[in-house]
Amino acid sequence: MNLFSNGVDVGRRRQAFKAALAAPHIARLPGAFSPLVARSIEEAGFEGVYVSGAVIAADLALPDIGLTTLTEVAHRARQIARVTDLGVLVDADTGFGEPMSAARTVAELEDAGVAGCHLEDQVNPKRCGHLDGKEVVGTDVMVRRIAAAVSARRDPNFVICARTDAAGVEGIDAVIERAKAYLDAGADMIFTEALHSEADFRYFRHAIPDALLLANMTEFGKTTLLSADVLEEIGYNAVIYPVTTLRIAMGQVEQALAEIKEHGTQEGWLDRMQHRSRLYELLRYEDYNVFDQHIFTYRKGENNE
Ligand SMILES: C[C@](O)(C(=O)O)[C@H](CC(=O)O)C(=O)O
Ligand SMILES: [Mg+2]
Repeated sequence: MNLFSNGVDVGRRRQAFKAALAAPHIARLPGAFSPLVARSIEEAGFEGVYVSGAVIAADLALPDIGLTTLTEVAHRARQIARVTDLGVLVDADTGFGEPMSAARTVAELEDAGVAGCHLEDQVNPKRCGHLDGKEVVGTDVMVRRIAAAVSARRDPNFVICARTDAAGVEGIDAVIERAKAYLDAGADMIFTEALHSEADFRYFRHAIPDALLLANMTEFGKTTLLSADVLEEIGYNAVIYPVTTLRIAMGQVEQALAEIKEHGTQEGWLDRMQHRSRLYELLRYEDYNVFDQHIFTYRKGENNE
């Protein structure tokens, strides 16, 4: 029983994650806004965990415009990777600078125990891929970013995914050319950001028949939400739900706060809350008795519940 570290060594987790990407079934990666959420994702039976840059920023009450640092992102990624045996894919934005920084980013994220990261072809400062007015760097610059990232990698199973934000800027055919160049530079997977329709996804898959492809099913953005089954049928290998758990939680937090303010009690919310007993299960609280028999004293039904 590993209470403070992974049960599975990082090399094996990366191997399993890469195998899940290559498997006939699409790998579904919900975003974890905290280590505890990563535990829920694992227990729910998903193939991997995503760590979103937008969520790390939002958690700090910051917009997603490249204000967070490599140190902050690697720290959060490490905290999340430590509590799950699933592979963790991390949003590394633009690599926090130019090619040399992208190389350092990969080294840091490997040390953080994650299974891979994605680097995007936006300029610094970047913005959410689903907003207008994005700018991208030239293909040559992004190729250097990817090549630098690949050169810094020590574990060949660490996945380096190239994200292209160029669809909204240059059109889908230009994106296809970029994807080919990024694959030639050593990228293991392509993240096609902000495609609009199912037809776009099909068109892209058709043009790039062999590479691993990742779809972003973020809400309220430019992309029509497609189910995992549809994406799998199109031939995508992975799908992220990057901000979903945060949006759900914050939606509930805001509604509950308004009600508590109005009625002076949270009583009406009890059956929508995670129960104390479920929280303790997720925390594996009882297992800490291995250190001291008197640590876990909770018994369901003996309290106000
Ligand atoms: C995937 C993403 O890069 C993220 O940081 O989670 C965001 C998600 C979002 O803002 O909805 C993006 O698509 O740019
Ligand atoms: Mg992001």
